[in-house]
Amino acid sequence: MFITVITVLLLVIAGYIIKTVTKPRKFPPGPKWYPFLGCSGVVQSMTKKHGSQWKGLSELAKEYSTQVLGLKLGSELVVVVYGEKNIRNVFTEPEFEGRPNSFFIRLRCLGKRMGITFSDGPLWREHRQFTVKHLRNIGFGKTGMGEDIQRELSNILDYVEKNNDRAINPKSVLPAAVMNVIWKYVAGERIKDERLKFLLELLNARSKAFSIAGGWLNQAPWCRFFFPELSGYSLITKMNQQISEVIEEAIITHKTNTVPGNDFIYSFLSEMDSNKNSFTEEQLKTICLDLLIAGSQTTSNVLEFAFLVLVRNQALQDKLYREISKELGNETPSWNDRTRLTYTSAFLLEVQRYYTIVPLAGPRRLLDDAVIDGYLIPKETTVLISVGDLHFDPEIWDDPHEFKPERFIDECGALKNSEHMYPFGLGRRRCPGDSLAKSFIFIVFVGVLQKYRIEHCNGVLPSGEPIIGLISAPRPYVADFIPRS
Ligand code: HEM
Repeated sequence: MFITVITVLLLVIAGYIIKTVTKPRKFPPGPKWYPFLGCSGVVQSMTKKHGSQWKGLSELAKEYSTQVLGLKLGSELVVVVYGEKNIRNVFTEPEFEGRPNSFFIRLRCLGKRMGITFSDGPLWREHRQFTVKHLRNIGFGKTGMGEDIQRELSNILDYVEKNNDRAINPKSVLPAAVMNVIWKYVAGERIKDERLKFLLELLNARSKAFSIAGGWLNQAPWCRFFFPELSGYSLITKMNQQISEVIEEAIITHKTNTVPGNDFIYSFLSEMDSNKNSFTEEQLKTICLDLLIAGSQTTSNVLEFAFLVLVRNQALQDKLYREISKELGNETPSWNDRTRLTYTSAFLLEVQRYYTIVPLAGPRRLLDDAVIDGYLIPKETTVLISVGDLHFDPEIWDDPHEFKPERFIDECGALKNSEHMYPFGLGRRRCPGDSLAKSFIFIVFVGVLQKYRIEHCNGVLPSGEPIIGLISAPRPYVADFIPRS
């Protein structure tokens, strides 16, 4: 009897193990799967070898000569898509609109899957629509937003003027400026300086510490009990607590009507009063969190890369300055000036191609079985979208590894917006903050260059190699800002 029980048990375990290492029919090619870990080991070692998860996966896709890479990370099926046709398909088809329901994501959303960025289905549709509509109603994405950005530009210029006797790290001023513009629409005011500084430090540490799939914390959530620091658990909980405090304070001041004007929190609270089920304070908090996390570092990193390119290439800086001073003189830049500043606009597009801020977009969760490039992908699979590789595809871009703003200018000297660029994604989950990001980048870049020449200091040329975590960032650098006479 005992032997029979043991034999049955062993057979069940063996059956289970065989099932976990067997790939589904017509699943995309990729590394071999091992019990419990899938191919996490290979992915981790490729990430280490190539410096980022995006590059590591890209090398694996080349090794298997595939445009759809099939993986299993722990118990999670993951595919990574490459090539414009597949990428457009995933961005736009409704079955790819889901978001994974993983431990890492619930943790990021203050415990439950809520907000916009990581929810899906009816909750996501209702709240994304509500947020986009109400932000627009209070001027987000409209002409008035340019004035808010110009005010931040003026703060940035004040900061540079006060500190330009020493080298400046652009990170010490840009992310806070973006956050202030976002927060003005969300909560009608600026975030207190000390609080903002601490928040930005945590956000920065977070984006360096995690890969898009959430790393060990996602694949083995129990590791947080043994390695709270190493797994990043302490970092995320500290960040959640800080951001929650900022948002809670704002909600309280809005409930007592002590903030003047109209803003997103007021719109949301008034919707809560009309007793709509999904309009809760927790949901409001998570949407505020989404906007702050998704908007601040992405936008400021583009600018930090843009200034870095200038520090490394003075001839290019001269060319840009000549265009700006000829077309604008001392006029404060506005978003409408982009058509006059063709070379500058082409330069900023090239920065966004060459240093793709979100090289692996997603993650998406497949809501139904689907076919990509002839492979069968089961429902619930996590899908990552390699926008970074598309931005370097030699079939689309001449000399993709060269930095060439000219690729965005046509034979008649007009700006050629490339339809092959997807820095903000595409389809119904496309970035809702692109209008703020684009105007902020343009206005601040032109406004700073108009007044300062940016040079490397102490004979040290900063590295042009990005650090790629959740998003791409330049290696920390400082530069001299020399006033133009
Ligand atoms: C250069 C700056 C930015 C870049 C490169 C960027 C990039 C992206 C990308 C690629 C996505 C789509 C992800 C997907 O398809 O799954 C996205 C989504 C999102 N972005 Fe941005 N973004 C930027 C700035 C902003 C700003 C300024 C805000 C807000 C004020 C913002 C808020 C969001 C939100 C809330 C989502 C989630 C949308 C959804 O899931 O429905 N982003 N962003």
